[in-house]
Amino acid sequence: MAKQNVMVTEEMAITAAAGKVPNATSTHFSFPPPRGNSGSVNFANYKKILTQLDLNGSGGRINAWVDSMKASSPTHIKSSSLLVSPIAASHDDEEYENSMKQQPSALKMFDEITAASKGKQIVMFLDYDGTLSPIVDDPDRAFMSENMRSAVREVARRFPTAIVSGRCRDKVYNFVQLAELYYAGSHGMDIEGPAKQPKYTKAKAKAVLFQPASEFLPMIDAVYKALVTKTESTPGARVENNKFCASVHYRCVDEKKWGALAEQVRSVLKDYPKLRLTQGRKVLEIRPTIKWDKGKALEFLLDSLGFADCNDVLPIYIGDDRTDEDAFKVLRDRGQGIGILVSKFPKETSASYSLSEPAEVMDFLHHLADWKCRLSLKERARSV
Ligand SMILES: O=P(O)(O)OC[C@H]1O[C@H](O[C@H]2O[C@H](CO)[C@@H](O)[C@H](O)[C@H]2O)[C@H](O)[C@@H](O)[C@@H]1O
Repeated sequence: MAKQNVMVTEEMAITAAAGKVPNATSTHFSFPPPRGNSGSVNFANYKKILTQLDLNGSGGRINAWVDSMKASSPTHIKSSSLLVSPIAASHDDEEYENSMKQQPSALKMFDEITAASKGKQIVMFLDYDGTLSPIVDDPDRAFMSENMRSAVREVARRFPTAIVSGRCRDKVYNFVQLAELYYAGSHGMDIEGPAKQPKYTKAKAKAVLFQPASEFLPMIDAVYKALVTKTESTPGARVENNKFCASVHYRCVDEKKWGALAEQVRSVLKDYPKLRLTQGRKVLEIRPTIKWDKGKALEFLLDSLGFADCNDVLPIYIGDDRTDEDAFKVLRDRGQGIGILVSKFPKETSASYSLSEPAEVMDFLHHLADWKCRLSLKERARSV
């Protein structure tokens, strides 16, 4: 049988196996100031699940997949822990408080964030689902509001801005509909932009088109078709073709059927050793084994914007998903930039700040655009 590359948040699996905590403070990390590691909710759960996970063997693999599918749903864990006992509930609250100390609200710490940008060019990176649009059952109806669109537009008028999404680029462009942005679709494997000259610069924007996984197109197409056929018998399952990757959604699948669905996906993937599996929010993501992810896309875009090896740039990345952790980790390892996790629940993360939901993301974007506008006016008044 072909060897499978099944990955459940690679960094967590590796660090859990090594008995390390994934977001241990890096010695390279200079801003924001290092914070403690303790008290992140669910890490003990993750650790148990991940150390049990047999990545390549056959024993118990489907159960491990299902455990991991459950672990990827914070509401699931929270509600089940609340059912256990009042002690579990208060422990949950305590862990939430601790996590807020580690990833304080980006709105509350707005002054600290803008202070860090002194003398630096901010570059914005925004995930789409769960960050700019609320999570909904039907992936085709994950629309962003007109208010959110105008917040993104305002930010993009002032800073280079990119959307980095697991969706295929065309689909995410159709949702966002702003031509002045960079778009990195298929988890960064399809980068283009901007179609329209951004207002923040008079210089001609460099045309960018980068598709590091183009040789995988026929394979993704084939695996997409095989997954559609195989999962037809599972009510609620839905397969999405994201061009350089595919998604199997289980948000609308009865939890009792998650094991059967995992088995169906596994039986298709065993014939595709060059594909790997990652997880998002109630979604199994099938993607090429190439070393490319949202973190690499962030670095590629910074280079394209002329900020390779620069100290005078401050990337800000906002995202809600496990796949966004690759970008948070790049920022942490570079010791440069700010990761902001969007989550109502405490999660293990390499981000430095948090926002609870897309509505808070919108507030943050408005604040940032207003702040930059006031700063530019002040600078202009001073130079007159
Ligand atoms: O990187 P992202 O932009 O966050 O894309 C990740 C996946 O997002 C979408 O799925 C998620 O949102 C859906 C709509 O709210 C929701 O129904 C689903 O449960 C979520 O996982 C998208 O449909 C996937 O293709 C993306 O990979």
